[in-house]
Amino acid sequence: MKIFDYEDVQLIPNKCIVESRSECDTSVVLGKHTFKMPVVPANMQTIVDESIAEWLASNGYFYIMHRFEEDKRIPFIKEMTEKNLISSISVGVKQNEYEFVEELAAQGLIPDYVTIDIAHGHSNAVINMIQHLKQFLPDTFVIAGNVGTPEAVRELENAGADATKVGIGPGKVCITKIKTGFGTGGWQLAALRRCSKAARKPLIADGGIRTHGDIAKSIRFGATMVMIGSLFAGHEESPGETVVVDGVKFKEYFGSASEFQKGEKKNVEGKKMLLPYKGALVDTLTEMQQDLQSSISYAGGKDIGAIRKVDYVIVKNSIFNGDSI
Ligand SMILES: NC(=O)C1=CN([C@@H]2O[C@H](COP(=O)(O)OP(=O)(O)OC[C@H]3O[C@@H](n4cnc5c(N)ncnc54)[C@H](OP(=O)(O)O)[C@@H]3O)[C@@H](O)[C@H]2O)C=CC1
Ligand SMILES: Nc1nc2c(ncn2[C@@H]2O[C@H](COP(=O)(O)O)[C@@H](O)[C@H]2O)c(=O)[nH]1
Repeated sequence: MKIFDYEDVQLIPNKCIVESRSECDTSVVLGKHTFKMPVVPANMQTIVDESIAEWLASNGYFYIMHRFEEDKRIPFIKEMTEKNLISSISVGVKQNEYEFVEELAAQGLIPDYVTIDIAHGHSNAVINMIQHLKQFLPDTFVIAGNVGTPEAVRELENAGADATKVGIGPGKVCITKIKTGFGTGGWQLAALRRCSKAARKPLIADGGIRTHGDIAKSIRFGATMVMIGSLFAGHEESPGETVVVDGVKFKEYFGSASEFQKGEKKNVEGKKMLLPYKGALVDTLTEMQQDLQSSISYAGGKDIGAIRKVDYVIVKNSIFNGDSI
């Protein structure tokens, strides 16, 4: 098995066929909808809230609302539906979540996307929830995760998942790898490649994206969509608290399995960190899209599909040539 991660790989350019990078189309189809970019901010409480979700949906981006304020989900779906915007929420797997799904069906509230957001997605808990969602909300696109193996991808797809999210432990605020010894941290890109060999439905690569070039690499190794936390944290709009240290502005970013999220020190697998203030979210999204257009041009194509076919080399940690990210 070839093992590598984002910083170990460089994609090999092909002859350019566009006159300007602006000709390159970064759009992607997931389920019944087309989105501007194959990128989705992580469904975490310091990354997305209702107003960011609404802005993203209004501007053609995919989003997944987090599941940590359970009572807000029904009003949120109603509001998005009234505004004719895509509704995309998260659920867990505890008993109350089964009742929540039944309540949505009873009220005729059909989210466009539901993501099952669990640390260890290769489990009967997730398989049962996929089946429950498909029974009560058959028109909803179900994303299930997280997993790190081809066996898990196959099993969740067979249970009815429409897409699978890959990534156990590569996240910036993740301590799963340290606390448990398990995961895809350090080899997320290779794990994605292994999973893509088994997948018959879209994969979402989740965690470990540190540069915009990592998005193109994820697509090359099998992702349809890329979930990103840390690069989206720290913006003006980000829900994390603003903290000023020695006159310099920072924003909080914490893990969904951190003590800060859970409110207790039990099965903690996440930490909190401060990230430098980054300004407006729209500026990051614009730069990300321009960089992805550039990636497409280097791939020798006009759309995302071109990136999937490029050759690559493994350069073992040398791409930064001594520079830091
Ligand atoms: N992508 C990643 O690498 C990771 C992401 N996370 C994020 O943290 C949040 C909390 O996740 P999670 O703890 O799953 O959610 P929950 O706290 O909602 O737990 C879901 C259920 O699964 C059980 N459970 C959780 N982990 C395991 C496990 N390893 N083995 C068996 N049962 C388990 C829990 O029981 P009990 O608590 O009693 O065990 C609970 O019944 C999510 O948002 C998740 O995405 C967390 C860790 C890794
Ligand atoms: N092990 C943990 N993983 C977590 C936790 N909270 C979120 N996550 C995962 O990280 C990604 C974001 O990664 P990033 O590298 O882009 O910052 C997120 O989508 C989750 O899958 C956690 O507490 N522990």
